[in-house]
Amino acid sequence: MESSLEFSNSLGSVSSMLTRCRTFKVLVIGDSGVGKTCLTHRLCAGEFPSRVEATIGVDFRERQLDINGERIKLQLWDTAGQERFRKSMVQHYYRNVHAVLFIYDVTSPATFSGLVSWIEECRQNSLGQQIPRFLVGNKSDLRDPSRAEAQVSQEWAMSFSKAQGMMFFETSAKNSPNKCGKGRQSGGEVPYQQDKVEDIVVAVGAKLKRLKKPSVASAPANGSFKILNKKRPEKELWTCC
Ligand SMILES: Nc1nc2c(ncn2[C@@H]2O[C@H](COP(=O)(O)OP(=O)(O)OP(=O)(O)O)[C@@H](O)[C@H]2O)c(=O)[nH]1
Repeated sequence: MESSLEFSNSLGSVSSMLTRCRTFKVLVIGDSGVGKTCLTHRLCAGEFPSRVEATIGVDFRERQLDINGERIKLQLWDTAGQERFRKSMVQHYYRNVHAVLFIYDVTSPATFSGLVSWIEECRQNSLGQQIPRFLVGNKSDLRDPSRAEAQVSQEWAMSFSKAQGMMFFETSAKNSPNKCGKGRQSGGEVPYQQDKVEDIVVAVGAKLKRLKKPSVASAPANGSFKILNKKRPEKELWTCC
């Protein structure tokens, strides 16, 4: 017969299995003003923020997900797009990253061209194609068919994401788009991809869930960033959900 001590031990391990979950660090990068803060806010809080200011350093937001019966936690690092607000932070951004979201603004081709330097910065910090990477065109609610040539076409974005081995989404942090609608692009009516913000979070979660051994950066759930002087060994981290 099981002793009361054994019984309580097994109860303890069952309950800890139920409450612990894997945490994944997801870096969100892109030019200033593309909507990184709004998107991460929408991903985590489910709403478009009424007021936003330029991010200084980094903001953290968390989102828990249930993927096929496993509870995981995404720790989104909303990084500053402005060089002056990020330069002292860059090495911290890139430590122990599990996935990267590259964001551009579909109404601003300059932010799409800017992706090349974000990819290069990732490469310089040893984040290449071995890490799951996602390309997200934001502000799809501002697409204007009469100004198609002044916007980033989905054909460009799709072929770019394919060449870079990224999964592609186009969405709006502001207005939830109709999935896979038909729209007018480049003068003609063509089907184009419109994703809900929730589709992105589910795709990221599903991809990360398949990773065998996540390691995680130390960061608070929400709030400010502390710069650590001591180098700490990287370790696997399970946290309580
Ligand atoms: N219409 C529309 N506006 C958006 C959307 N996402 C963000 N915005 C607006 O774009 C502006 C910039 O948004 P932020 O989220 O602060 O951009 P950011 O990329 O975090 O900027 P930095 O912090 O400077 O790097 C704000 O005025 C937002 O209201 C969107 O999907 N649609």
